[in-house]
Amino acid sequence: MRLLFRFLRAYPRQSLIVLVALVLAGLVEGVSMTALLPMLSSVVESGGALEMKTDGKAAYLLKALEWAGLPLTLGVLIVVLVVGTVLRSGLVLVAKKYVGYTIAQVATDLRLQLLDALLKAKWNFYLGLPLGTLANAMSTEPNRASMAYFHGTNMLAAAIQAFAYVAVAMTVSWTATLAYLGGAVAVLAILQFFVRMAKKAGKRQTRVLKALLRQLTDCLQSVKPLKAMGREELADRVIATETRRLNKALQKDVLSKEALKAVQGPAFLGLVSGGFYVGYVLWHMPTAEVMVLLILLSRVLSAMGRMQRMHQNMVSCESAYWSLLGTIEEARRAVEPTGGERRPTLSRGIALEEVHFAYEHRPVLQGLSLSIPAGELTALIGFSGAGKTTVVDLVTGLLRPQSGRILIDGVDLLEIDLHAWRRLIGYVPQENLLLHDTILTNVTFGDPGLTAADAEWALKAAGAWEFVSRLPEGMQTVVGERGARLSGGQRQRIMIARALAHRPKLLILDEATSALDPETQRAICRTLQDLKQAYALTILAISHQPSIVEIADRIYQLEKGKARLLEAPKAVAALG
Ligand SMILES: Nc1ncnc2c1ncn2[C@@H]1O[C@H](COP(=O)(O)OP(=O)(O)OP(=O)(O)O)[C@@H](O)[C@H]1O
Repeated sequence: MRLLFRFLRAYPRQSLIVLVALVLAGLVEGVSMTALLPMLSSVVESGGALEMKTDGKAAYLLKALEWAGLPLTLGVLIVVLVVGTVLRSGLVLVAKKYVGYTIAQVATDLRLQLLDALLKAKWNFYLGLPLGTLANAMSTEPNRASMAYFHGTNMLAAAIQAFAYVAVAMTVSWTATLAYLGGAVAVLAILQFFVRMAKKAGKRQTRVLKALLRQLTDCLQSVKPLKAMGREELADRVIATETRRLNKALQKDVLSKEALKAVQGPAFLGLVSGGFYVGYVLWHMPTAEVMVLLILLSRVLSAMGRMQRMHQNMVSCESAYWSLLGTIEEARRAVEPTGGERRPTLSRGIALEEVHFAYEHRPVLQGLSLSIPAGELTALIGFSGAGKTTVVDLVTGLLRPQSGRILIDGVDLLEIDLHAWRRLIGYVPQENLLLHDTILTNVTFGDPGLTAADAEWALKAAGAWEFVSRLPEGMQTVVGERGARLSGGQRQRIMIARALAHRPKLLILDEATSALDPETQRAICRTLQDLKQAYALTILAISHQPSIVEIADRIYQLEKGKARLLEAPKAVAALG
């Protein structure tokens, strides 16, 4: 119910239209149904003489017809019944149309909210969140959550309809209606067991789907080593286990729904028969009244039954909504500060002063100081795990030091507009992060501000143009999943081209040439020197390659959380 109120608050206009249309449909149906009693009375009680008594029970309609100057004939009542039914169907259609639009809107809004929260979240947030959880939050959860809205509004529709029928039935016999309602509520209360069962199965589905997508993305990312080492069955085992769990949850979900439907039928039939017996045999009610009451009350039951089934469908989907909302809120709590207002420049250089940084109380940098002069190439070397990538993440503002300062042209990074600072950076990460798209899109990242000529320039600068121009489709070649159709060195050169395409002021290379042969490395180094001179490019390179270290203007070795300035020969010697 909390979910339904949330939806009604989030989509007030659409929900109001839906509710008004449904209430009107209920009213129209109720009014048209009152035509039944005089019809039946005239046939049953007057022996087919078609007498309409305006003083009988539920005779408001007849009075209204009389007032409107219409003849009280069977034909008019049939027309009222037919027009009422058609009008009701039209109104229900209007309501359903808005429900349909709103379902699509709910799913779209949830996806956009998630995307917005994710893109604004701190880097640290991503480190703790499995990719599969995000994939699930983006794909399956919004659909299930929006279906909860669909079932919720259908539940309301059924409730309104039930209410309209009850109101009409009350005008025929309020005692019989109340007695009957009591029986119906008792039956529904017993059947709530199946609703709880569906809720549990829905929660389980949400949990298992999350785990399944997490396992699936992990396994797909490692499919090559798994296949190469003949260990596919390991992935198969993990994913198959989750799939079986999902299967069980789905079985329970379907079972609870079918069981509810199956039990509702006979239970309601029992109520209707019992009602007939009590009304006709025990209470000696007139035949026409009993018949109309039975028609009305069986409609009440059918609406109440639908209401319970819709409630069941809603609760089976609702856990997806809460899970998705949890992810959105978690991402919002991890929002990245946008930094200060100052526009960044890079004419003098970057300095790290007495920087301390720890990952969850595990110190990595302990009073590190270093400077990266503008227009120069600064190399960072050090053993694996010394903290080189951490330094880069601090410079890009992805991480913040626990103490110490990062200065850009003497201004604290905290005072600088972080987004504008990052727009000045070209970054080549350690991991292979190519998109399953063309080389052109991989270089421009789909940025409409970059042209094919920019991409060609960047590919040439990265030493990639030679192999790209020889490909039959050139820059339009699709590189495959994470660039699987290219060699490791070719992938690295495309990533370097991507980092250069928007002509950054600071180029960061994190082991960016490790997969290249010495000749290509030297070619890239020559390009870096040219770029440095031609565009006053500042370069920060993490490298174990002597070729980069040889051309570096400054080399720092990271050790025990601190940076030590080295002479070039010493640095080359340190690399072994
Ligand atoms: N997100 C993280 N959470 C916890 N610890 C981390 C995290 N990232 C890195 N570390 C730890 O911090 C230390 C420094 O990591 P970092 O990646 O900066 O080292 P590195 O010098 O770049 O290593 P490599 O040369 O192997 O890439 C390592 O001990 C690593 O285990």
